[in-house]
Order: sequence, then structure tokens, then C-alpha cells
Amino acid sequence: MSQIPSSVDTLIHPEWLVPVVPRGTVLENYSLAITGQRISAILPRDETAGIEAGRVIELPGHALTPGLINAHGHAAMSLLRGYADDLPLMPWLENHIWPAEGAHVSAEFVADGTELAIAEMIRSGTTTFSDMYFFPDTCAQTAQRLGMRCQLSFPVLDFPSNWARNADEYISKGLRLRDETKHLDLVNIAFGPHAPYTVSRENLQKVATLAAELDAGIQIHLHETAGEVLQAVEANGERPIDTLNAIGLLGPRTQCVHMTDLGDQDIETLVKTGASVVHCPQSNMKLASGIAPVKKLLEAGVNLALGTDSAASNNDLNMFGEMQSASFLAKLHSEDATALPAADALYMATLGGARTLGLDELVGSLEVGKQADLIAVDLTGPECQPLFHPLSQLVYSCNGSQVRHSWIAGQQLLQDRELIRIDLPDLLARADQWRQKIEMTNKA
Ligand SMILES: CSC[C@H]1O[C@@H](n2cnc3c(O)ncnc32)[C@H](O)[C@@H]1O
Ligand SMILES: [Zn+2]
Repeated sequence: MSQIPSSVDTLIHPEWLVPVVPRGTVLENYSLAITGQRISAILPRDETAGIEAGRVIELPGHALTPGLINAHGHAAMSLLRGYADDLPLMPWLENHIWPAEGAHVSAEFVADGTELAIAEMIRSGTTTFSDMYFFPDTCAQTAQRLGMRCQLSFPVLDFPSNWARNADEYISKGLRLRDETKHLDLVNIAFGPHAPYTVSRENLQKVATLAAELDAGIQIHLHETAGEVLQAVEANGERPIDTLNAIGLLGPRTQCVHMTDLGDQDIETLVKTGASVVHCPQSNMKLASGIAPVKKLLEAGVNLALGTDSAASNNDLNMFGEMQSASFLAKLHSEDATALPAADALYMATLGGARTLGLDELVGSLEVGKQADLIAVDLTGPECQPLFHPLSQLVYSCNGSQVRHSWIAGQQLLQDRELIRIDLPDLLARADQWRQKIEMTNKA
């Protein structure tokens, strides 16, 4: 039992405290203290009388949970929200998204798009996001300035973009970024080879070798569609996951995104290598990409995280909706209503994500000594009443608008649903300027 501190910065009295570990636990009338960046105490409310607090926050009818972790996305693509809907993956990318990115993606685009994404994510309970996008240096500066924890899996592609000309330049810029951001406590750098169909085996091998040398994470779009897998088998005679395994790219720090087309052998490979899966149910549904076999993956013991992917293929960055979709889709896909219950969906969106990103010593659960990345969710509204089980409300009734307060590394970034570090009217004006610019280019 940890020592009760005599003085703390903030003492929070929620009605329910949801630590996430042990899984499914809900502590009633427990309080949480923040000192500096960390959680300094979790204890029954009636044992807090002797604690001197700089600030005391009473939250009747609220649940305090770990901040949600969006384990895969392309934040700046929030500026392309609704730009191209109702298409399958490859026509969507090749005929709409990639041309728009070629025309518009810049450091300024990424600065404004990332800020728009962070505003939405904080307001809907996310406190860590993983990003794979161009100009990750700009994303790093924006996230640190706004107080948002992130993993930036810098992109590696065989083909040029507005950020780099070839795979070697993507890698050298990414490694420089890793060196230049070592002092940023909220920014974590990983490798982001886009996908096996856009990165050659030779360049994937370079990534595998360097990531192993640096003990760095790797995040990759993998087995997103059956078409991807079929094309690989026809071209290479093996499934993409087997190619990655053969070059040593799969390991405990590998984050495989999507994984909708998986056979038993593929799942066995994930178990043997310890690689994680980032499940993006809403993006998979919207692009009609497929359905990840979540129930089978969980039964096999594969670590699962949740991600929204970009707002251009979702079309929001709301992890409450993602949890609900993951749970309902798993139930339908497995024809088993007991699949992915609320506690497991919340685990995926918190500690499962932290473990995937290699941040589980820092965040993902409410435990003394961890970073104070936490959200206060107001369960008093009609959409959450009557309340039998807080976990049920959090996953099956909440839509993110109930998030009232949010802290990251002990810093409050949302208070009474107001963003503290972001000038929202100014940001929204910039977003609309981008819409006008993009539309004008399309009309030209
Ligand atoms: C190399 S930066 C990221 C790159 O990925 C594109 N992208 C966005 N969503 C998806 C997806 O679901 N599958 C594959 N690639 C995706 C994004 O537009 C960037 O070009
Ligand atoms: Zn993606």
C-alpha cells in the first residue's frame, strides 16, 4: 500500500473511479490525487481528510477513467474530413486522397490539421494518439505545445511526397526527428512503414534492422483488405505477414494496423512474435475493408489496441464511438453477444493501447506513480440514466460529449468542456480556410 501524501496539487472526488486494472474494477467513493505529472494517491474518500490539496474537485455522478489511447491515425487528415466518402480503400487513396495530399500537404497543413485533431480528441476523452503522417516534426511541435501525448510513427514509403523523396530520405529524416525530440516528454518516435504494398521488401528490411538496433516501435498498415493479401500472394507467393516475419520485422514492438484478413496461421504468427494488433472498426466498416477477428485474437492472447484511423475514413476521432463499434462488431462477427464486453473494450482503448505503443509503464490505467493522464466523464445526463453499471454507460451509452475534464501529465487541458490551450474559434476559422483552398483547387 503506497504512502498517503500529506500535500498534493489536485484532489479529485469522483463518484466512481475506474482504474482499468484489475479489469472491470469500479471503485465507488474513491479519490485520486495528482502531484506534478503523476498520480500520487488513490484511496477511499473518507481517508482523504488529512491531505492538503492546492485544488479540490468534487465530481458527483462522474466516473474518473484513464485517458483513452487512439493507437492509429493520421491526425492532419482531419482537414480532409468528408472530402471523399463512400469509396473502397484503394480508389479512395489513389483517386482522391493521395492527389489531394500531393496538392496540399505542407508543414502548415499538418500544423492546422493536427491542432484540429487534437481539439477533437481532447474533447472526446483521448489523451494519447499515435500518428503516421508527413511532416511529423510539425506534428511533434504541435502536440508538445498543446500538451498532448503522442507516438509519431514517421512515414517510410518507396515513393516521393511533399516531405521526402525516397525511402532513405524518409528514414534519415525520421531518425533525425527521433534525436531532435528526445527532450520532449510527450513525444515518442517509432518507424511508420506505410504498408507492404508501398514499401519494398528491401526497405522494410532496413526498417526492421534499424528498429531492432534502436529498440523502437514499428507501426504498419497490414492485411487491411483481402485484396491486399491476394495481390501479395500472386506477386510474391506469400502473405504479407509472412514476408514481414521472414525479414524479422514482427516482434513485441510491432503494431499491425487493421488485420481484417487473418487465418489461424496468421494469428499463430502474431502469438509467436508478440506483435500487437491495432483494430480500427469504424474505418474498416466505412471503407468496406473487412472485419478483424477480434474474439479469436483475444482468445489467442494477442494484445489489441483501438484506433480511429483518419477523420477522412471514419469520419471522427471519437474513441467512445470506436469502443462501442468494436464491441458490437465483435459480437455480430462472432455471432456471440458475450464477445468483447464493456470492460474489455475499455481495456483495449486504454491499457491495451498503452501496451501496444510501449507506454504501459507511463499510462493506460489509474495507478499510483503513473502519469496523470485521466478524464472525468459526466454520467448524470438522461443518456446515461438510470445507471446500473458505470462501465456499461461508458462503453454503450456515452458518445464523448460527456467528457467534462481532462488531464495529461497532470496538466488540465479540458475544464468544464472548454479547451484550455486551444483558441477554438480561431482554429475552426483556419479549418474552413483550408476547406475553401482545397475546394478552389478542385474547381481550377
Ligand atoms: C505515409 S503517411 C500515411 C499515408 O497513409 C494514408 N492512409 C490514410 N488512411 C489509410 C488507410 O486506411 N490505409 C492505408 N493508407 C491510409 C494517408 O492518406 C497517407 O498517404
Ligand atoms: Zn491508417
